[in-house]
Amino acid sequence: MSEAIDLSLLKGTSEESEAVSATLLKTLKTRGVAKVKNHGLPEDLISQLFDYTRRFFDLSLEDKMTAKHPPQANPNRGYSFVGQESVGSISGYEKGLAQGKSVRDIKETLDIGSAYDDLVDNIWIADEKLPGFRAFMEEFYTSCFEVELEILDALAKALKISAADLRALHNKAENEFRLLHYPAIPASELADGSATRIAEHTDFGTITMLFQDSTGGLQVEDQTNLGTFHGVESGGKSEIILNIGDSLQRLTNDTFRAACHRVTYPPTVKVGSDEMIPERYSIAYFAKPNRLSSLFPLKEFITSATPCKYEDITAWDYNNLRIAKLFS
Ligand SMILES: O=C(O)CCC(=O)C(=O)O
Ligand SMILES: [Fe+2]
Repeated sequence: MSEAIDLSLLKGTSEESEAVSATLLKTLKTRGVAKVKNHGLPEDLISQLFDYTRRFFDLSLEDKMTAKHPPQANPNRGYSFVGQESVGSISGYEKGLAQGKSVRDIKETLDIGSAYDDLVDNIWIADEKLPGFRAFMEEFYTSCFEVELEILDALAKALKISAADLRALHNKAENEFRLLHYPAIPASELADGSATRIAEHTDFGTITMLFQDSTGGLQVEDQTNLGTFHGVESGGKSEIILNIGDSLQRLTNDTFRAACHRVTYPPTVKVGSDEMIPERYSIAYFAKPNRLSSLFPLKEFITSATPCKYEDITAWDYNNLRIAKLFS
């Protein structure tokens, strides 16, 4: 995996900004993910993010269930216990495969949205169970939104499309933010392939900003050699891992492909051994276009050589189409 890209260069000279935007675009297109550093979120804030995440999942199941995710997909908010959601049901979706394999995910999650969302409310545990948790997460969400906009500007620059238009498509911050905990399990639980940590999938939004601890196990499909997955090692908690989601694939008429990724054995544990796989924490911020905006490919990407590949659909309808399968 290549070096982390220094996003502070976006604020440098116009040559520096252009060069770093082009590198970001190329890395995402070829590797499927790009690691970025100096993105504006301080390291101690990210340490606090992991600390709150760990403390949330350390609560008793009973306490976590006071903020439980509904049994159906919508609203996609609240705590999902191990086994509630399996991403395997949507594996292969973006490749046009009829249905995914039935692989169980061994993970627990908390889904959060914008504190200012006028359609969907967040589902929180009572503040006294984990004082400061809600306020921290609400604020962190806003900080991620600021970074998201900078990244969108960089992508617009490299794609030679209007940054103002791309921002306008995302200005409502109707995004999703997910805390994930993969409990420690014996490797034997993954041995027959019927369970994994998170099954192969693409994300649905525009771009995902992922924070991972140092456990390892995240793998992404090589965009220049489909079918081959590479490990995405941690370069420290403060690095953000970026990947493209389905919505940007649609908007760019496949100029960008959403990269398939999954989490499985970390490199330290031998496949099929009877070792324990250590627990793992990660946090994903899924930047999404405004719900009512169209995912019809942008005009710049429809040419006689690249005819339009997608039907018109709103971001909200598309999102619901995808998440409906997760909880079924
Ligand atoms: O845990 C990870 O590193 C990846 C999580 C992920 O891909 C997701 O929640 O969509
Ligand atoms: Fe994902």
